[in-house]
Amino acid sequence: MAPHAEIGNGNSNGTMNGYSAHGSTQSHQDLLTVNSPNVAYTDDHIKSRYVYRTTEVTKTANGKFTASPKETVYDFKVDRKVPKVGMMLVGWGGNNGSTVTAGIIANRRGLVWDTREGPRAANYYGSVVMGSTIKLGTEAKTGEEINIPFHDVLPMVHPNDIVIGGWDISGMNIAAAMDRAQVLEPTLKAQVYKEMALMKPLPSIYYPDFIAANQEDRADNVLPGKKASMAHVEQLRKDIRTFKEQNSLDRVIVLWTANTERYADIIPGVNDTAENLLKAIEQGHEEVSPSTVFAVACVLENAPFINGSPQNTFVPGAIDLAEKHGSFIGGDDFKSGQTKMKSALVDFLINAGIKLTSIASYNHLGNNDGKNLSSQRQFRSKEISKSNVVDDMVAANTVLYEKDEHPDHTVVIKYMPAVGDNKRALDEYYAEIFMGGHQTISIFNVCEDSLLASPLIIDLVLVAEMMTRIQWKTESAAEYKGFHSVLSILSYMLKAPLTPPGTPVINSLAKQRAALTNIFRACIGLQPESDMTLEHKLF
Ligand SMILES: NC(=O)c1ccc[n+]([C@@H]2O[C@H](COP(=O)([O-])OP(=O)(O)OC[C@H]3O[C@@H](n4cnc5c(N)ncnc54)[C@H](O)[C@@H]3O)[C@@H](O)[C@H]2O)c1
Ligand SMILES: O=P([O-])([O-])O[C@@H]1[C@@H](O)[C@H](O)[C@@H](O)[C@H](O)[C@@H]1O
Repeated sequence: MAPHAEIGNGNSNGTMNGYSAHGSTQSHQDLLTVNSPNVAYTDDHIKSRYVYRTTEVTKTANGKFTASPKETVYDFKVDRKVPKVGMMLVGWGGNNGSTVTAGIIANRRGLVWDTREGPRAANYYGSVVMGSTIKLGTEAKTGEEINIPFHDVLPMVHPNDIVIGGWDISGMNIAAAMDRAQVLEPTLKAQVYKEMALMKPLPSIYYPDFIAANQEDRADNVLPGKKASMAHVEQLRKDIRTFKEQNSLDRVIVLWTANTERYADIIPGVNDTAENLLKAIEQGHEEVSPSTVFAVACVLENAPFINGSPQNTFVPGAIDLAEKHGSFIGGDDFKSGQTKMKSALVDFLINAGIKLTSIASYNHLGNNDGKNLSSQRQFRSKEISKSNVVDDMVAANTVLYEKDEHPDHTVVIKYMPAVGDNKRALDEYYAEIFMGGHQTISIFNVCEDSLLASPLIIDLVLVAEMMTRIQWKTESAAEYKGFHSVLSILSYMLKAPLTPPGTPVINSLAKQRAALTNIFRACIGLQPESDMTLEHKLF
């Protein structure tokens, strides 16, 4: 076991010594070879030429539509070399941070632990990358549907190889934080405790006005200064560089899984442009949040930054800065349980022609997240992200809904310490059906919140890292370039998907997953799977 590297203890090098049996030099070609004149493999890259087919619609004056098929040819280039990746969590000592850390250690070591229901083995259930498959095609002779693990479509990092570090305003080591979280079985905790006790979060920035006052008693591991400063930006940048150097990493991804902050006011001249935001930080403007300071530090350090919470971290100035630096950002708010169910159910109901007229979403939970959300301003951030998730699906169905008509929708969150991390979500979906009838769907959904969110943290990091190794160009262009700085491809894992300015927000879970899988397919020259199965209909 490599000696524990001391960098303000913000790293787990002594315990998560990087590569394991999964040492990621496995050639992508060993798992899947695309046999096409439009796909070429070299030792370093997969290059593909992809015909992107869309339908351009024009609406005539008399309200009729003309649809014109359109083709755009893109060249994609994927770097096949799987890098050594570090994940730095902001809020590492929280329920999600400590749980995902224990989960990766348990998987890396192949742990099995005893429970009342018998032995349980480490797994990555709930991760779309590690736990799901995609339809590759049909078997040449039999026509049988062939599905492959999502992780095998492109040369992705294996989560077992991720080096973990991060920050927390609570100085508790990650093993003690795991105990505080009360998420995992004692028989599992006992097997990872020693390793995790060596992990100590780096001190972080703490601006009390942005999170609930009831969080103050945790804040014993903070950097000097209670409002934004360039000193904070530079310290966080230094932390990232040190973590990267100490662990010989090729790439660091930073992910916010710290408390939900209140929304920041968008103020012209303060956070509306990159230049103004940097100036506001220099001047210590009180409307710049810790999460935005982290975002700025990561953009300047070219470390992808993902926001797993609902606050508006990415003020216009932060997006502008990311675009100017070609750095990746993504968010907001993990879509883990109640809302994930909602985005699938609403998609089903409305696309079945059933007129959803009201959604009542109530939940109570007893973890520290719930405690923080018991404060109105922090709850408001969550209420927004949990409420807007149906907008696109409603707007798309002009048969059921008039313009600007939408279902009643209420979101309630209550803090009930007794239930801990095992959130109770109670939902009622009320809809109009044929000939004046009604359908009422009531759901009682116990979401073990951190066990649902942790695989999403892994997916967000793996996909964001993959996107740093994908470039594109049009057929005529000389140079390849990266995707837009705002990684809307991450939408499937998020409640309030951040998209490039002026582009639509898609919340439908099925569309989000299709976008993710089809972009990955395009990178190896494969068309989207249409599910038409004409081969089984036209004969
Ligand atoms: N299912 C889920 O758990 C889920 C789903 C969606 C979103 N989220 C969001 O994820 C976040 C984390 O959830 P959790 O259950 O782990 O919460 P948690 O309260 O257990 O953990 C948050 C951690 O962040 C730390 N923290 C607060 N401010 C910080 C700062 N400025 N810098 C560094 N650390 C800071 C806290 O000390 C705490 O350890 C919350 O914002 C929550 O709303 C969680
Ligand atoms: O993802 P989801 O289950 O819809 O939403 C969850 C909320 O129900 C819960 O109250 C909150 O504490 C979690 O952070 C998460 O946002």
